[in-house]
Amino acid sequence: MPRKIIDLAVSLTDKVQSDPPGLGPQITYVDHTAGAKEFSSMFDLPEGALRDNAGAAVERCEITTHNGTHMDAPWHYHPTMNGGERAITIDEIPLEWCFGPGVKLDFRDRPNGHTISAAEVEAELQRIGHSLQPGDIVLVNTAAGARYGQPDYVGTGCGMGREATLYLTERGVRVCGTDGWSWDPPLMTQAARARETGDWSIFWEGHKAGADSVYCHMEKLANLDQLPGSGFEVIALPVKVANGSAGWCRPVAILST
Ligand SMILES: N[C@@H](CC(=O)c1ccccc1NC=O)C(=O)O
Repeated sequence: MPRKIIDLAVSLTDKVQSDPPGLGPQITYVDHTAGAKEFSSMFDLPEGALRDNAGAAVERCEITTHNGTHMDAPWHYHPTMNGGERAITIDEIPLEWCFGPGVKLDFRDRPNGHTISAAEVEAELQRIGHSLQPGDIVLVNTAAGARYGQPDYVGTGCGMGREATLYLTERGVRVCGTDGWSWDPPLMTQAARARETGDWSIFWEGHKAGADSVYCHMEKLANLDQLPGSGFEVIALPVKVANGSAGWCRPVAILST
């Protein structure tokens, strides 16, 4: 079957700005020369044992589970989900949730810090002519995607609030994602708004919807602008970090051509 695969992951790198200061990945590249020294001392190798004196190239990474493109588990949002059950961790996510029809919502024109409402999700679904089905994987394209790697990335784009998140989960969506740093609108805007109004229930409200429901979202997705509104499949398998709040993943969209 002729098909096109679109990579929905960013590269894990410490060369661009992808997280707030101090929270980014740090990667030490061990080159073939350093790798040869390691092999020599590990295995007591004689001179000339390694072809071209080149050992193994390896990378040592200092990262959190939330660096790079990753999937968050309900445990990230709250200790409980579904109104009181222990929240599941990333190693407990049913893999059936991670493979399904993709739906792309285009919210690139919404202002930075804007909280997407359920009505906006419904209107966008209508515009793309899609009726949401259980198991759909919903990807939210915000203005952040185009700013990945720039100093303003973390503060750019709109985000999904409680109402919009529950709109998806009530219709059987279990996996969704955004190209923003957070599923919620940029957290500094949420905090500023909460400070102004005194209503702190809005802070991280999209994530906290997971306490009343159950769902996973991916963050720092890439290339969403290349996707149609629907008619493609998504595979997004998270790395199984034991008891983890999240796992890195390499989601792809599969389009038949
Ligand atoms: N983007 C995440 C939050 C996040 O990544 C995070 C939150 C608190 C402390 C560290 C974090 N990320 C570290 O890489 C989110 O809003 O789910």
